[in-house]
Amino acid sequence: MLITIEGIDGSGKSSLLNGLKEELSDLDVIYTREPGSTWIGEQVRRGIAENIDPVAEALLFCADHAAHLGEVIRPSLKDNKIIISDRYTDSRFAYQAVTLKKILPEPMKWLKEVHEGWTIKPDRTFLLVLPVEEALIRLKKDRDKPEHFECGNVLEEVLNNYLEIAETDPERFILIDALKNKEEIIKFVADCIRQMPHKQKKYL
Ligand SMILES: Nc1ncnc2c1ncn2[C@@H]1O[C@H](COP(=O)(O)OP(=O)(O)OP(=O)(O)O)[C@@H](O)[C@H]1O
Ligand SMILES: Cc1cn([C@H]2C[C@H](O)[C@@H](COP(=O)(O)O)O2)c(=O)[nH]c1=O
Repeated sequence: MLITIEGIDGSGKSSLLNGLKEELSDLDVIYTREPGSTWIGEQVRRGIAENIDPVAEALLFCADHAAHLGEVIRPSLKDNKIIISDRYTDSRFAYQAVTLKKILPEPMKWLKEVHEGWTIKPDRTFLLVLPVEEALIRLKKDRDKPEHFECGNVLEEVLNNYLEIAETDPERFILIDALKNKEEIIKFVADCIRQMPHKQKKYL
């Protein structure tokens, strides 16, 4: 079972993931993330830090996703594990549709085509919905954390993309009001995960 957690920078994804580790400690869960911790993930982070060309950056994120699928997602699904990923494909759709906007005529369409035929769709996605102004306040508090997008306008567009994506796939998405307190959010998501039917599926 593949579960993903999405949201704009500072929306509380890492906090939620850490809370789930405790709350679901009796379950055998694989926790993972994109960009990942492989050498490709390191190159993605380097690309972000050096503000590289948006197409190069998008393709690096895709390469990282391919490695993530090969090294973590597919083997874990074959073992019938529960996987929870901090960011996944929807991050590309939400963010790169903005960063590629001035380069490609239809970035969302391009991004979907690039993923077609090899990615694996999550069973459930929790989207943390937080107003951008609150996200920026939270991010400023974490001074040690260099952020990719400190510009509110970009995050505003990213958030809108997320909401549009969620609207097209209401069965997969669960929207969370990220203004609620951490403990309440963690408990809600943990309960949802416990209630999900965990059936054996066939994956490529
Ligand atoms: N529900 C919440 N209420 C108030 N503050 C929160 C909440 N969730 C997280 N925070 C705080 O907001 C900040 C950002 O949270 P966190 O690092 O979990 O977000 P994130 O989505 O993982 O960020 P990024 O995308 O930048 O990695 C942290 O200081 C965290 O303690
Ligand atoms: C997977 C992915 C991420 N991003 C962006 C989102 C963040 O600004 C950074 C790093 O992510 P983190 O969770 O804050 O560590 O990368 C992106 O633009 N596209 C993606 O596919």
